[in-house]
Amino acid sequence: MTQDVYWHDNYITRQHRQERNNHKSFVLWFTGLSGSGKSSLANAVEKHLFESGHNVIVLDGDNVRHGLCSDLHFSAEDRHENMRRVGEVSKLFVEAGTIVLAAFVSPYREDRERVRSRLPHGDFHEVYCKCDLEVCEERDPKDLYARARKGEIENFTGISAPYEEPIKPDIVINTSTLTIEAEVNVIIERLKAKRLIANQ
Ligand SMILES: Nc1ncnc2c1ncn2[C@@H]1O[C@H](COP(=O)(O)OS(=O)(=O)O)[C@@H](OP(=O)(O)O)[C@H]1O
Ligand SMILES: Nc1ncnc2c1ncn2[C@@H]1O[C@H](COP(=O)(O)OP(=O)(O)O)[C@@H](O)[C@H]1O
Repeated sequence: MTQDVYWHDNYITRQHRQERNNHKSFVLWFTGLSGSGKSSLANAVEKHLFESGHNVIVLDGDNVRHGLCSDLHFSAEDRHENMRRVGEVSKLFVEAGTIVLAAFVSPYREDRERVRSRLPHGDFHEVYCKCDLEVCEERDPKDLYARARKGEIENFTGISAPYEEPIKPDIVINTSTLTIEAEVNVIIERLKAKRLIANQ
């Protein structure tokens, strides 16, 4: 409820923070099936950006669900709420001048678009980690697909819950054909081309 609650404008703005950091802040939103490589890729991009002097943070579904979203499960309703909270947290980090790498299955287009719409125009960039279900299932790093197939996990994305592919993602990474290093390069080059990071 925002009734009876008033917005305060602060003297120090995002602009001040970006100027001091010497780079822009924005959100790269990694979406894809479990096992498609979101976390591995977001972590590798974070390392690259951090080492080149950027303020950057990864928000990862598995980790956020241990704290901020520990009350949520995997029904469509809980996933909507997960996206809403993470979208708001991403917005705060962007306001603080930090580059956010959000790695969430985020299976519903509408939820991803809602996050985009809550951020200032041009701040949300969808990265589709495109990987066939068969490959994700073959990787199965956490044994989740095997358990979902046995019926031990309900509402499992790709098996018993939907994944809605992005229609016009900002960046597509084929994580079953590239190496992680090559994927990082593609992303960094795209960020430079979009003038989100400097062409160093
Ligand atoms: N039912 C079901 N469906 C999908 N994923 C499941 C499920 N149960 C547990 N897990 C584990 O939770 C991670 C996904 O959490 P997210 O917060 O990214 O999911 S969502 O965006 O709210 O859909 C996901 O992490 P990743 O494998 O990194 O994608 C899984 O480890
Ligand atoms: N090119 C690649 N890109 C990303 N992950 C890869 C790639 N090749 C193999 N993998 C492996 O696939 C698995 C993906 O797991 P993870 O990064 O946790 O995905 P997600 O976060 O989407 O569940 C990891 O074990 C990773 O080492």
